[in-house]
Amino acid sequence: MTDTGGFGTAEAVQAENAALFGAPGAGGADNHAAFVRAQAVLPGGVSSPVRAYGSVGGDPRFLASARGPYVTDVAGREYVDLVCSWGPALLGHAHPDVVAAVQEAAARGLSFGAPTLGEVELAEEIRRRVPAAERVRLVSTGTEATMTAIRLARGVTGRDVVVKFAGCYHGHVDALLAEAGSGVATLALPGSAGVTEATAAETLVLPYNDLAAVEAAFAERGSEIAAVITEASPANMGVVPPAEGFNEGLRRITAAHGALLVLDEVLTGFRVGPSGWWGLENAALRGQGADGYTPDLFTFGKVVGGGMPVAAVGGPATVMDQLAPLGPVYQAGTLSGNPVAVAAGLATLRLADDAVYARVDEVAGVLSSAVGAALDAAGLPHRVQRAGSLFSVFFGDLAASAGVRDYAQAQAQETFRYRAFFHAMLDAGVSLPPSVFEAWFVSAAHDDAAVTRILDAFPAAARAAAKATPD
Ligand SMILES: Cc1ncc(COP(=O)(O)O)c(C=O)c1O
Ligand SMILES: NCC(=O)CCC(=O)O
Repeated sequence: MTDTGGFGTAEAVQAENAALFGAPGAGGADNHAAFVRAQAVLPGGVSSPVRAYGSVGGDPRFLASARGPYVTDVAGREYVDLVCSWGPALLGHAHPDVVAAVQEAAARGLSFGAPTLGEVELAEEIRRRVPAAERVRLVSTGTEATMTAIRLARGVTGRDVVVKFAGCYHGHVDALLAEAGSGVATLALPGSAGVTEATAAETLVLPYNDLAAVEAAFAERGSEIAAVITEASPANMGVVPPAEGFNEGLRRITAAHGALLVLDEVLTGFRVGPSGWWGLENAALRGQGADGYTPDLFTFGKVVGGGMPVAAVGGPATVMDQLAPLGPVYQAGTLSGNPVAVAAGLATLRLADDAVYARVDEVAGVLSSAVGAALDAAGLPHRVQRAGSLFSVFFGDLAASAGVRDYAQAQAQETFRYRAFFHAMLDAGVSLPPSVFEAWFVSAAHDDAAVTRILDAFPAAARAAAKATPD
């Protein structure tokens, strides 16, 4: 495997890290002390619940720096990172060209509250990759993007009800937290307190990958449904790709009933391919002689900001022009299209060429096969599921059958095994997402040295998972 990350060799990265941040082990601070201090001022010691180690136990690692495929904690310990900031770090952490673009932008001013040409260039780059995003509204988080898409769908259709799928996560939008994946799944919550009954009543939650359930819901309430929102390829209940024809089926049903289809590519967009999951799926469909499908609205986040707060909604002009200032659907933001954040997103997308996507696919292929082989060798039933460069492991017999197709099956796995697996990997210097329901993220900076460290850690982690017992 070649080094396509733009960071130089692993030795060079480590030497540079040591020069910048001190030698590994020389951090001086201690994660436990940091966590105790944090809990006195941040609820749960974290600014976002998925960062807590609730389901795996122990102290979260407080990070001091990150570069290439590595993150370094406050104690100076370095880990190969398979979280990648939960998606944005497609090129690896602190890519020199992205950092330079941010520094240049920052030197020109942090925020203007006026339009900039950078926003135009970023929107043009999004549209170049996803032509159906004729118009793009820039926001700061994926949550804002899905919230805006839902409001727009309601404004355009004059209808109230939104359909979502169990196990899909679309950010912490009131209407979309019911049976949500990600942290809501990790904490085994049905949804969230604080969401009014009136709001919950306007959300229909259906089982994923079940077109018959969607047909039935539309047969009963079609005239009330404003939109169906779906993760383009779900990765917040573990990785559960759409069954063949599922997304196309949603397109057919929504179109027949005058509802909008919102394809949430916050996680998959510009990560699994240059045009996201939609691009991959449509290329495959066209290869089979089919027409492909196009949703009404796309939501983007994560990679589109390259590690800074940028997200976006995109769609046809006829729909998008219903947003203020042209139309009656209001949406706004002091920091929307922030010039420094936009510079990071633009630099990232411009660097995300075919070689980058080839590298993340290659690394995902090597790691997903190797983790499966290690679990086989340890005699532990499991299933590794993959969607492009995203993958995750489901533990236990049930998951090993025909594949995990929905949230009920994902929840039925032996989640307790992940705690042992996670900590064995962490002890070996590999940082995984601290929840079995999250995807594993790789970057183009994961060079052979980083990959070897991960491969070396799998056998012991698999044996630890095989020995684990329920709490
Ligand atoms: C599919 C999907 N949609 C939306 C979001 C929300 O994005 P954010 O955390 O930036 O609000 C996330 C992840 O967090 C996601 O994975
Ligand atoms: N896959 C889930 C996320 O990316 C969530 C990140 C967060 O809520 O901090």
